[in-house]
Amino acid sequence: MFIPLLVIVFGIVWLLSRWRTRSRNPGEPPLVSGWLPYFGVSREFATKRLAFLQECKRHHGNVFTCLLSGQYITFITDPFAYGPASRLGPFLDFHEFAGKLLRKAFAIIDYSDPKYNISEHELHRLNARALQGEALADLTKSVRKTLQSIIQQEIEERQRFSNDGWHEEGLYSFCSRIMLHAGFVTLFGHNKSLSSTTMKNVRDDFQRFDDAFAMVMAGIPMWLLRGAFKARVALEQRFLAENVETLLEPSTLIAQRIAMFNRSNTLSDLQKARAHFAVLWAAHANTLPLAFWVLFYFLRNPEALKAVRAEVEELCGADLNLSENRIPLDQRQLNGLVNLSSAVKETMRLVSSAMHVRVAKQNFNLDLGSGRTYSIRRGDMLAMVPELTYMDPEIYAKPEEFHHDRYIDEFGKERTSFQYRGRDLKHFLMPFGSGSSMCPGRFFALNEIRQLMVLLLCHFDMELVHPEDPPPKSRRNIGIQPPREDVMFRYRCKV
Ligand code: HEM
Repeated sequence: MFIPLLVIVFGIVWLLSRWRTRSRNPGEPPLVSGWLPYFGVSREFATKRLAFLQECKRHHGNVFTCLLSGQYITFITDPFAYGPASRLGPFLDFHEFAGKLLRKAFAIIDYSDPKYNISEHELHRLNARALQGEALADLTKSVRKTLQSIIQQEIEERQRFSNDGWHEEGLYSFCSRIMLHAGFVTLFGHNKSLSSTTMKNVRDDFQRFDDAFAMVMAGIPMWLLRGAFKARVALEQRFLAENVETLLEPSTLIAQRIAMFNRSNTLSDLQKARAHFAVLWAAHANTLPLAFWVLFYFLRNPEALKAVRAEVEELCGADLNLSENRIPLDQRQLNGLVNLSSAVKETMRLVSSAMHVRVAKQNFNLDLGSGRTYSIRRGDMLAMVPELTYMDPEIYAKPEEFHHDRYIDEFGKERTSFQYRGRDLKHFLMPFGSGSSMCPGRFFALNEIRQLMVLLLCHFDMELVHPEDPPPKSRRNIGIQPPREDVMFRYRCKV
């Protein structure tokens, strides 16, 4: 009786372990499928992602495939392979992965369906054209003006309410309040309806939605996340044509997207609104936390603050009244702030955790220029994890520390390569993705952040309430992560 029972139990366990797992074929990367059927090594990946991937790399080399919740993902961990991997366009699809995510999170339609008369390719080109080149100069000018006027309002409010001049607030709340307002007005335009109460509601809904984003990515249906779902519905309403099309002076990006959507007879008003909300999210989900972290690391590192203050003061002079024409904070001036630019990059290195994921459109041989090729199966995913590079002490000495000048070379110029294993490494920092799907808003984002820092340094004295506390933990594991809890800081207007 006992032996047949044992055989049955072992049989079930064996069958379960074969279900949705596969064996490694000749030429394929080493397979890490764990012992749990279907889930594979999801638990290890979710709980200690970096340590787990570093361990896999030590055991299996630079390329290996993991089973994660039913999906096979091949990880590419050699930083010299990121260049060749970004050029695998014919074999890989970014949009399938991103499109599925957009449909899950924003309930956006599938643009590749011809009935909508919207070409995904055209939309992609529009994004790049309207956020870069000549359009970038206009956007930079416009966001500078908006930031300046929001900060001016802040100054007036503080002067009205504070006795000793100092005002205490959460740093994330402060940065996100200013940045979301400035970004919203710059991209979508302005009118009297955008009061500070309206902007506060937008920010609260945005935050509720964004907090749930990692769960949506992990496969939890949006309708189960009640708070986030309601927040999305509230935000969609704000982007209906009757609201968004009455805003004055929208950016070229939004004006051209509206024109493109209005060409389609089949796209509903709600669908258009959802697409606008998706842009608001793309433009702020990383930018708000980045603004927080940059300011946080400045306030915690007096040496960095001193160096950046010095170059900002050199640019602005003793007179801190940054009237628009005198100090435009345009591309040339912002690029000249080498300490600030380097500190922003250093912050991104420490806090960015974006994985670059693509789907294999067909079976193909992955050639990463190392002399070895790997067979990849159609439907599998490929992922680059630049975070492994960021935390590699062979590339970045003392990688866990903040060094504001890491990205400045010996001539005081922007550093363009790092040494790794005796060779020049070009792909040492990739917070904006890679290849043709790289973030089209990256130049604008960097300009916005640098302008915000210059304006804050010019207008306020600032300090952390508890500067000796360790950095707060982050809330999620995608992109640039906001802090789990806000950090208190105090600021007062300069006289
Ligand atoms: C610190 C700020 C930002 C970071 C770190 C960031 C990062 C990214 C990343 C990683 C992607 C996906 C690229 C890939 O996987 O290859 C992306 C896509 C995108 N980003 Fe950003 N982004 C930032 C700011 C912005 C801003 C300010 C805008 C717009 C004003 C923007 C607009 C977009 C759009 C439209 C896409 C989708 C591109 C497409 O598929 O056509 N981003 N971003």
